Amino acid sequence: MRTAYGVETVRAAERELMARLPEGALMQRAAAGLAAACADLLGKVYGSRVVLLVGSGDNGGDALYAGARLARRGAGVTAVLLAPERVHAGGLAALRRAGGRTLEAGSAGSAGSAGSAGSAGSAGSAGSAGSAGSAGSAGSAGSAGPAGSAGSAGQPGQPGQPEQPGQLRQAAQSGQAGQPGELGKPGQPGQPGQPGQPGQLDQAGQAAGQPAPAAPTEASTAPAEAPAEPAAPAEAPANPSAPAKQSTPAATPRHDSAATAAGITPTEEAILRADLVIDGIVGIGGKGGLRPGAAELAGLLAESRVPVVAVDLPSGVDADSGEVPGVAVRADLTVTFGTHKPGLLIDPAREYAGSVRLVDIGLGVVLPDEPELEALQHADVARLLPMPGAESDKYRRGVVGIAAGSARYPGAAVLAVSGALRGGAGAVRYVGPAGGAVISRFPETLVSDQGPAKAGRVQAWVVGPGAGDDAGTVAEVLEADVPVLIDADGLRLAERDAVRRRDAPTLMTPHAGEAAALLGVSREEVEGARLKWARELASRYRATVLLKGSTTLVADPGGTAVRVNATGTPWLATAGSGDVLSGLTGSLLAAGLSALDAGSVGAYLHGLAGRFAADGAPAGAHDVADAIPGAWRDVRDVRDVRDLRDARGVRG
Ligand SMILES: NC(=O)C1=CN([C@@H]2O[C@H](COP(=O)(O)OP(=O)(O)OC[C@H]3O[C@@H](n4cnc5c(N)ncnc54)[C@H](OP(=O)(O)O)[C@@H]3O)[C@@H](O)[C@H]2O)[C@@H](O)CC1
Ligand SMILES: [K+]
Repeated sequence: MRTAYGVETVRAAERELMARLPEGALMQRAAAGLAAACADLLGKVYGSRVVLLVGSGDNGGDALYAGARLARRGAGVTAVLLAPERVHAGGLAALRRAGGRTLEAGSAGSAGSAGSAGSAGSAGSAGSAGSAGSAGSAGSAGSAGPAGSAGSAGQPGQPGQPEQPGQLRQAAQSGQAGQPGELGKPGQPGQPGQPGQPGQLDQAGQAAGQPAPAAPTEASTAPAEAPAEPAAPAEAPANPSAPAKQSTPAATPRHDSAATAAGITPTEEAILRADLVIDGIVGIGGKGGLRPGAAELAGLLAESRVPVVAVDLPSGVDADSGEVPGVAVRADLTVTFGTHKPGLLIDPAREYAGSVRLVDIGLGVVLPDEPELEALQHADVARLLPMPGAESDKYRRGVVGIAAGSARYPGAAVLAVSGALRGGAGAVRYVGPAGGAVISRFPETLVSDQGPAKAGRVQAWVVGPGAGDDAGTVAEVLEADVPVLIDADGLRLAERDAVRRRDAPTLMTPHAGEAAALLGVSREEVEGARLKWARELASRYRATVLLKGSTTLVADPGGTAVRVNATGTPWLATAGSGDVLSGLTGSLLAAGLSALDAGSVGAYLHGLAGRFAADGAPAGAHDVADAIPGAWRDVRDVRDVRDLRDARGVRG
């Protein structure tokens, strides 16, 4: 199970843990994990160019300490300080000791002052880096590394270097063909889904619901306790590719560079030439969308297409809700500390995070048992799948009733039944006017043209897909003393009070548009704040709500942990796909799962089936239904391995 905790909970846990540890230990653990993730992404640290965007809080501190670690491994590191007077002092000192340089972001947006601000900024840091003691390499090579890359206007380019994407990038390159690292090359600027990036494996694993692979790696790379930040070793020049003729940045007037002549500020220049940008503008302390200076940098990042690693969260997204209230950084990889935050798992913020890598900083021991958000993984789903025992018959396995379809929409009935037959119930009973269509496609269905009350025993009902205006059937189903799933037209036709007074569980499965109509708000509002509205709908109807979307949420009434499902694929946005989900999930209800479990397992299998059915090409809803058994097998394979390990007494 992947879990996420909100900001207040994280802060309380951090306070408790910090009280037991030496000062700064948590930040060092975070920075070590962050640096390791960046190193993985870079492939080759030595000689790479890394830019840190540093805000005034501890998020910036993480970036600075990680930058120091990368600088000590030979990267040329430039820190762009958004609020130099409030920057994390320890982190800044560590970076300078390691030979990193600094720029003031204030000059980023004002090209006019670029020359002086740039040279002042880099001169200042070069001075301190040089004075840090490791004169030979840290002082000159260390700071000359990044400055050399920024100031190497006359440096011969690499023949055959393809053009950089984006106008700004081209402008930056105009004075120097440069040596963008592999990640900065067009076509492979660290976009999610590109091969060869470590985050991607996580993303794939996440998509398929595999357990997060990253934590142990970082745990092992993180030093046990707050390590010292030694000065850059004399034998480790920060940028071996900087030509010998390069002087310190102070001696290289920035306004002489062709890039500056092209109207580019030192900050822009550094970013556009970077192999990697680390976004330490703001983390869990963020409020609202990014402020103007930071927002400009976010825009520049998007335009530059330089790979971006976000520290803890992409700056500008809301950690608790997944909302993106204004401008935010779009990251290729987010390295988050201690626990996932809800915003990393819920759209729209999730999209800004790229792949997510969790760094274990020891928070687990002090976090409460109940998270704010849970995401099932293969093994969790495998444990919840209803499996027939030796003594099972069709009634013991559960009978699901499908009250769906109409003369106008017979297909909805067929598709709901197709999902229900793959959901684990022992039998599917169909009630409604589309019996002929259903039986001709699925002869195993028990068909009745009587109303739901007279259809015979069922353990759960699905009502609503393709129901048209048949409010009577919806009302009749809601009177039944068994779990009921309400979908599609049924959502519009169900009386709120009739739902609220039910004793047996009710599961409502709207998409954002349907939820918006029930809540009296716009679809955009629901899509922008999915967690809030899923909870609100659950509370208003006193029902479990499965809010469909790119990240499907399942919320019980009463404010307990919400489940999020991320197995879905945009290919699932196809007519009839929701009907399959309702049948599948209703079948899981009939087989005895709670509304929360049925909803989250149904969404998980449906998403996986959608991926299998589409496999990169369009697929119809019936293809998704046909792929459900494959999704079960895929999930159960994991359990089989676990069973084997359990049998052998292997832990973990
Ligand atoms: N605690 C720990 O043990 C550990 C914490 N860790 C790290 O600390 C991070 C939390 O640090 P934090 O609390 O200092 O807050 P942080 O996210 O840096 O932001 C505060 C600053 O941002 C500013 N700001 C606010 N909104 C803004 C906006 N919209 N646009 C622009 N700026 C905005 C705000 O400005 P102000 O409102 O004060 O003017 C303030 O200066 C956490 O995410 C993790 O990375 C790890 O090291 C692990 C151990
Ligand atoms: K950040």
